[in-house]
Amino acid sequence: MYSVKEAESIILTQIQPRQETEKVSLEAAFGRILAEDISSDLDFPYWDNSAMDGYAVRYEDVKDTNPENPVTLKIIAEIPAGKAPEKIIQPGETARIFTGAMLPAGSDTIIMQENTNKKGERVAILIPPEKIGLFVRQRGTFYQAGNTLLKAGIALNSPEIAVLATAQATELTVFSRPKVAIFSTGDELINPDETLQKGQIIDSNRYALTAFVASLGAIPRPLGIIKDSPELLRETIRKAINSSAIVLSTGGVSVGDYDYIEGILGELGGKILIGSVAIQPGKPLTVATFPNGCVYFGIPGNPVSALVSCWRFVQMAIKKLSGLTDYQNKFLRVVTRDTLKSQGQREVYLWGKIEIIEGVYQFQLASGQHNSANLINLAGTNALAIIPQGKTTIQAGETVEVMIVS
Ligand SMILES: Nc1nc2c(c(=O)[nH]1)N[C@H]1C(S)=C(S)[C@@H](COP(=O)(O)OP(=O)(O)OC[C@H]3O[C@@H](n4cnc5c(N)ncnc54)[C@H](O)[C@@H]3O)O[C@H]1N2
Ligand code: MOO
Ligand SMILES: [Mg+2]
Repeated sequence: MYSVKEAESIILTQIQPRQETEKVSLEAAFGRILAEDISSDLDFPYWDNSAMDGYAVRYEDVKDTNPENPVTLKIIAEIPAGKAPEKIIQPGETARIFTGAMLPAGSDTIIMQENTNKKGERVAILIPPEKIGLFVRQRGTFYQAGNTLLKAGIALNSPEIAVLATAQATELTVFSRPKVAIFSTGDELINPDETLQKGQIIDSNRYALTAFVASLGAIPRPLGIIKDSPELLRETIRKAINSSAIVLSTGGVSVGDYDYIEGILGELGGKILIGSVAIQPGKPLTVATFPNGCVYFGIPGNPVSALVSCWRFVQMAIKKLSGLTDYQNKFLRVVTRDTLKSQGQREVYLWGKIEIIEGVYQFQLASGQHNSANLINLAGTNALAIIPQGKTTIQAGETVEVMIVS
């Protein structure tokens, strides 16, 4: 049995960022992962421009002004944003200017209008600027043309989309979304719209995993419920590995008489890399690779075990495969409000919430039973508290490492 860290490392070694890319328009780029470095031919700001509504002046003209005996300047032009200045500011002159408007040649400093007094064609500068260049947004101070603006491997969210728009990057190369096949195994399973008969269980895993895969930007391919029949399982697995980069099945990976998955993976030419992991919940996780590069995750059937396996291991695999550079899970240390218990044999993941309480992040255990079959109190989970292998108690008030899930 592998430790959690060993399993993580085995899985990540198998996964390489995919090579397939596609072109998308800027409008369709939200949530995608950039597959090319982006640079621009434009400096940013594009040109020297004003950060205030006021007057464009020569610093030399106004540096010694004061309210009692103010310097007055002749207003020779008005420059709204979007208009190219036509005149050059000579000594003793100024231009009325507005926020975002291009600085006229000859001027070097902006006086905000609150510090002026306009009388007809002239304006009195009441307060001297603290320094030359005050309220001027100088060309190229935020970014210089030709440098890398955004690096391949980042996710495109609103800030990055804004940067791409300003760089006029209207068509982008992004990584193609990986396809992830998902199916549930078990004779006891029915669909949520079927009438429950004695002994049956409603298939929640397929829905949970489909949502999980979609939330990572990959393409879920739900293949339904497959009975505990070696023939049906073999057929489904064969199809899934030939048409998807990753396959997720739930159930059938423990030691029961109907747990066929590992055997079938072997029969189909899969190389079993992991048969179990010292994690609770999620011990019987089975991972195999196929000659075509497909990575198969045989995920335990218990609903909490299924999601914890996804959060701990599959999430990183999908992110890395999708081309994300930052694919690692996020951990932090916070104070726990509840005492956390473990048997000590496996690395234990307890579900709950981190919340900001009196300005500090704290972990609160989900109320109710912590049992890998209890998916009911999983709702609302945003973090898993981790009790290391060998440790049995973390007292309320102590710090605990948590993994962020979302
Ligand atoms: N003798 C042993 N028994 C078990 C062991 C063990 O080490 N020795 N491990 C236990 C652990 S830990 C887990 S986790 C489970 C894993 O079982 P399987 O992956 O083989 O899954 P199943 O046996 O098919 O089902 C387990 C459980 O989960 C329910 N289930 C299955 N699929 C779904 C689904 N799609 N939606 C909702 N619920 C599902 C299923 O009905 C069972 O109750 O094995 C332990 N046993
Ligand atoms: O590891 Mo199982 O996942 O404890 O229920
Ligand atoms: Mg079983």
